[in-house]
Amino acid sequence: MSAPVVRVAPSILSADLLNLGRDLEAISGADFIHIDVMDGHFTPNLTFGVDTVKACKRASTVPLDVHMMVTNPDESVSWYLDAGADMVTVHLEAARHPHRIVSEIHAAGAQAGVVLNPGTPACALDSILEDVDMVLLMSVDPGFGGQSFIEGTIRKISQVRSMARERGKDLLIEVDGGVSAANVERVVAAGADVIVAGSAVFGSADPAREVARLRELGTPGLAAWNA
Ligand SMILES: O=C(CO)[C@@H](O)[C@H](O)COP(=O)(O)O
Ligand SMILES: [Co+2]
Repeated sequence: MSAPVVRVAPSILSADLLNLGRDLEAISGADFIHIDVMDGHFTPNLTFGVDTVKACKRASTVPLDVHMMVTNPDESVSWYLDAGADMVTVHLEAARHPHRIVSEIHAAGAQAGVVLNPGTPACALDSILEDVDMVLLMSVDPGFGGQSFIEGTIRKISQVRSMARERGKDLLIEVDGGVSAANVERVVAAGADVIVAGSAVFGSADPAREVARLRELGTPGLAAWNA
């Protein structure tokens, strides 16, 4: 069996939208394409919708990780499943019926995750942890790329990894916001195994190399909890 490696999910929020095809090609070695769907209500910003997800599906074979930052995702999750999302994550702060959404995602053959904002405690996961494939922990308040990593996230990552361990749950923990070469090893050592990186990847002169570098720098951190 090959050793586990950190999965890297570049966020196209920081891509060059006028050259999105070129940027998707540059990250063809990534593990996921992270697509930040924002509705201007749940977040102060308005970004991508279903058509962007469809366009990414046509342009790339990398699995699509759709991060829904929308009010009432219950109403719109099916659009993203139809558009080709491979992983869909919804905020617990926004979902009316999170278990129902997770079931809908699974019924469509996709993977399901729930997201916590920095201000939402890990215990909010108590009744849904067993039902999801991934927990996404925001390490910035959602809305924009290029923000600074909130340090308290490190403790929350460890808490969620412990919760999963105690329950014997095989869980992906993804961390989103302000992750870069400077902190990726610490983030992973705390218990994460998927990292989102927007500005770190697309702000670099060589996005393909940056994906590989983040994976390389983060992977040693897996040993801390993934024995
Ligand atoms: O969901 C979000 C922001 O709300 C993120 O996915 C950002 O796009 C991450 O950008 P960086 O902090 O890595 O620049
Ligand atoms: Co995101």
